[in-house]
Amino acid sequence: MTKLSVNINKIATLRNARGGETPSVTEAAVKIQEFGGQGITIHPRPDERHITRKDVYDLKPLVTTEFNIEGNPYQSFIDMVLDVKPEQVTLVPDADDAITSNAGWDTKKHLDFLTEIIAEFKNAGIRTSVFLDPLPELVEYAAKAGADRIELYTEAYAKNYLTHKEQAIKPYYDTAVEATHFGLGINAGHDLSLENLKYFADTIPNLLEVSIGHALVSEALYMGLENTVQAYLKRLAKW
Ligand SMILES: CC(=O)[C@@H](O)[C@H](O)COP(=O)(O)O
Ligand SMILES: NCC(=O)COP(=O)(O)O
Repeated sequence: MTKLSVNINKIATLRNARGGETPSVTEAAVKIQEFGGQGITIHPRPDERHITRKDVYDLKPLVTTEFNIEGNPYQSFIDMVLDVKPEQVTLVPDADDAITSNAGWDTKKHLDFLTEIIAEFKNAGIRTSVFLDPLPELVEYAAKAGADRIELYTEAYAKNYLTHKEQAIKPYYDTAVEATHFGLGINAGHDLSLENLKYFADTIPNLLEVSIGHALVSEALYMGLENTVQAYLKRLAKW
């Protein structure tokens, strides 16, 4: 079964546009879980452009499914995650000035760094996932670093899905096979949508979790949040 973790960054983007509490990030998390969401993902960035430090702490007691915190492991991020103790942390090597996440880790180059940081999270009982481009040769080093899972960075798949989906998914399939070989769990995310999710989930073996935010919140403008979450769950259902 592939779990749906809903990324609520964009709810915070909308809230921050007016500086108040509407829409409420915590209420959205509670509702999403009532509607069937199996996890809540957030990506607190250093500039707090959407999710703030306060949101992270406010959300912790309200996330009764799986709490997944993504981010670049700066010391302040590491300290916060160790304090909050979510079920999962996803390490993402994003530049501060990037508009969104735009690359996975070079796990070979950053092996020592990742090994040290992953050990800290694992000692605290936090499952650790490493954001990865679909490059099978990097999987071995994610495993060497001690990661529990990889998160496949699906932007390229999403971009090419409409024109040549078989070609677009091939490197993801190959990377997933390699991850299974090394005993790593597989997550995926970035630009997954109602349109492109089913083919991805049906094709990638052992896909444990997808985290989806931008498209889901955009689709919810027309369909409503409950219908949208339900529609995603249907795309992930195997029957
Ligand atoms: C890690 C990742 O893939 C991202 O999709 C991220 O969580 C989205 O971040 P923004 O909402 O800041 O674009
Ligand atoms: N890890 C990916 C994620 O949380 C959501 O990415 P997106 O759907 O907002 O592109």
